[in-house]
Amino acid sequence: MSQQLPANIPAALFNERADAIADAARELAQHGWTPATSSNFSMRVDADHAAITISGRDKGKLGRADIMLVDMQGKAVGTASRPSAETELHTQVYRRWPDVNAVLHTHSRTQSVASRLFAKDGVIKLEGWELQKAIRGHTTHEDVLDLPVFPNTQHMPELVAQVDAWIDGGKPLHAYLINGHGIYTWGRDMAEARRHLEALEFLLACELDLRRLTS
Ligand SMILES: CSC[C@@H](O)[C@@H](O)C(=O)COP(=O)(O)O
Ligand SMILES: [Zn+2]
Repeated sequence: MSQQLPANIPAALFNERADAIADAARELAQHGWTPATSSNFSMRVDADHAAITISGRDKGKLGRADIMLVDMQGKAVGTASRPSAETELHTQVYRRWPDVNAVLHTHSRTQSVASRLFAKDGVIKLEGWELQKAIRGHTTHEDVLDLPVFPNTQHMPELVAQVDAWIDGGKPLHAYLINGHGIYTWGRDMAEARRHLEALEFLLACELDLRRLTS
C-alpha cells in the first residue's frame, strides 16, 4: 500500500473506512450518479484525519487502493496521491460538525438539472413531501426544508466561504447543490449520508416532474 499511516491510526481502521467508501461509491455509480469519474466520497477517520477518494478515479470501480488519507485542512497525509479536487468541501463539513462521519458528493442528471433550474432563486424550498422526514431532524412533511444552490467555481476557497456564510447565518444545513455541478450531503454515518442522498435525489426528481407537469 502506498498509503503510510500515522502511528495513531491502525491499518484496520483506515481499511474499514476505505472499504466503506469504495462500496458506497460503486453502488452509487450503479445508479448512474457518478458519470465520467465525477463525484467524491469521504469518511472521518479520527478528529484530525479523513479518508477520501483519490482524484480522477472511476467511481464505479473503486477499491481500497483508491482511497487516501488527508488532514482536516485537506492536505494529503502519508501519500503522494492527489486527493479529490473538492476535498476542502469535505473537510469543512468535518470541521463544522464533529458528529458527522461521512460526506457524499454526486453528479446525477436530476441533481445537475435541478441546480440549473433553481440557481436564480439560490435555494430550493422543499415542502409537502413525506420523504423530507428522511432528513435528520425533520419530523413532518409540513416543514420547509431549504436546500441552497451555490454558484459553481473552480476556486475552492470561494465555495467554502459560501457554505460558511450559510451556516453562520444560523440556518440548518444537511445538504447543498452547486449550480451546474451536483450535490453535497453528509451524515453521522455512511447509512445516514446515503439516506440523505437518496431522499434528496428523489425529492429533486419530484420537483422537476411537478415543474414539467404544471408549466
Ligand atoms: C470529471 S468532472 C468532475 C470533477 O471536476 C469534480 O467535480 C468531481 O466531482 C470529481 O473530482 P475528483 O477530483 O475526481 O474527486
Ligand atoms: Zn463534483
